[in-house]
Amino acid sequence: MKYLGSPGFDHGQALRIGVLITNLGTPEAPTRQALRPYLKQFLSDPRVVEVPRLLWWFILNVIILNVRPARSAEAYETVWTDEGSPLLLHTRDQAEALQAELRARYGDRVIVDFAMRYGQPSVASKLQALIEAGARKLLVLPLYPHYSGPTTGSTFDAVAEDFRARRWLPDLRFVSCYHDHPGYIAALADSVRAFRAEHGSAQKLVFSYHGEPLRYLEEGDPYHCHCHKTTRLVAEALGLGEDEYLTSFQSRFGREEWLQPYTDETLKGLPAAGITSVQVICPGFSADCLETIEEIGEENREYFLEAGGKDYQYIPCLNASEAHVAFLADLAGEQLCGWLEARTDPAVAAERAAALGYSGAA
Ligand SMILES: C=CC1=C(C)c2cc3[nH]c(cc4nc(cc5[nH]c(cc1n2)c(C)c5CCC(=O)O)C(CCC(=O)O)=C4C)c(C)c3C=C
Ligand SMILES: [Fe+2]
Ligand SMILES: [Fe+2]
Repeated sequence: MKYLGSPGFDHGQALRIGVLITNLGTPEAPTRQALRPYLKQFLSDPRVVEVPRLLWWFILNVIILNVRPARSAEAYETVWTDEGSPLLLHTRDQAEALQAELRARYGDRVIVDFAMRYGQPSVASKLQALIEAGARKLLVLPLYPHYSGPTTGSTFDAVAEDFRARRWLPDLRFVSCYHDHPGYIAALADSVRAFRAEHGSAQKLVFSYHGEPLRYLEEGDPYHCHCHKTTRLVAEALGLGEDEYLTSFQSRFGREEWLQPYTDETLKGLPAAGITSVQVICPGFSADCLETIEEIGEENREYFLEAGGKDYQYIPCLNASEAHVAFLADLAGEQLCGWLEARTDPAVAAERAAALGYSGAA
């Protein structure tokens, strides 16, 4: 094994703190050709699909990758913007805004960038860039509020895989979840209040989270529990009664049972139970993407209206809003604690170094 060195390192280089925010990833274009490699990388990850490898290799390569890319491309086409994928653009905006916020709070020592777990820009390429820029301390902040193996766990795998090949590892901190962080709950509750101040209220607030196979919950994944806790805390913050909100799970994939109740079936059933106005919020997504814009904003709207619903509104994700970025800066700040304060004044450091008879920054 030949480990990757640090050829550009120089002993006078300022030591910096890198903050890498990450999200899931997105194809390069809304086309079948671009969807194929993206879905192949994504769905080959054993954290995402926990099925015996040989069997899954066959199902993925012989069936899914021949059918799904065209279908997914059509869906992506409906959300694609002139500048590209909404998820990518929001994540880039979040990184830029977080960089500005952290610079205002802590100065130039903290450098922020973003990466995608699948597709581009890759985790490995951005780790390399941060390390080359002098980051010897690294905070990885996956923008998944709720821990799950397929998302947060898999992001850690990507970092670990990169580290396995490196000779000199930086200090590492990794945020595994923030589903019950008071700042995150307040940002969500405020976004509902602001939306309702502008558009009025609804009979039900539907908290719709991306699903995962029920099996993962049974085998110890805390995701389901984290989602319910977010719902409960936001409902409490808003003072909602038990009959004014519900939790459901969307984006099923494959044939096995996923977390229930399913968002689409729930919305189809509400009008018959006398609920004809809903507002849907997706707190598991920190940025609007295919699964929120198309699946919740369009597809599920149709289901609800076709079933007799009258009023359907989607409350956008926190995206790069001021409140979200301020919360992310607080969250990062909590993690950076000790790294920032511990920095010794350069004049004091030089004095101590001289007293000990050495010089140099590294
Ligand atoms: C195959 C199983 C899947 C699991 C488990 C899963 C979990 C999971 N995913 C997210 C967040 C996102 N998923 C997105 C898209 C997406 N997800 C799956 C499959 C699983 N997700 C597929 C096949 C796709 C691709 C889209 C499609 O073909 O329908 C996205 C959107 C990406 C975008 O570019 O907009 C996000 C975000 C979470 C939080 C999660 C947790 C359990
Ligand atoms: Fe997903
Ligand atoms: Fe979907």
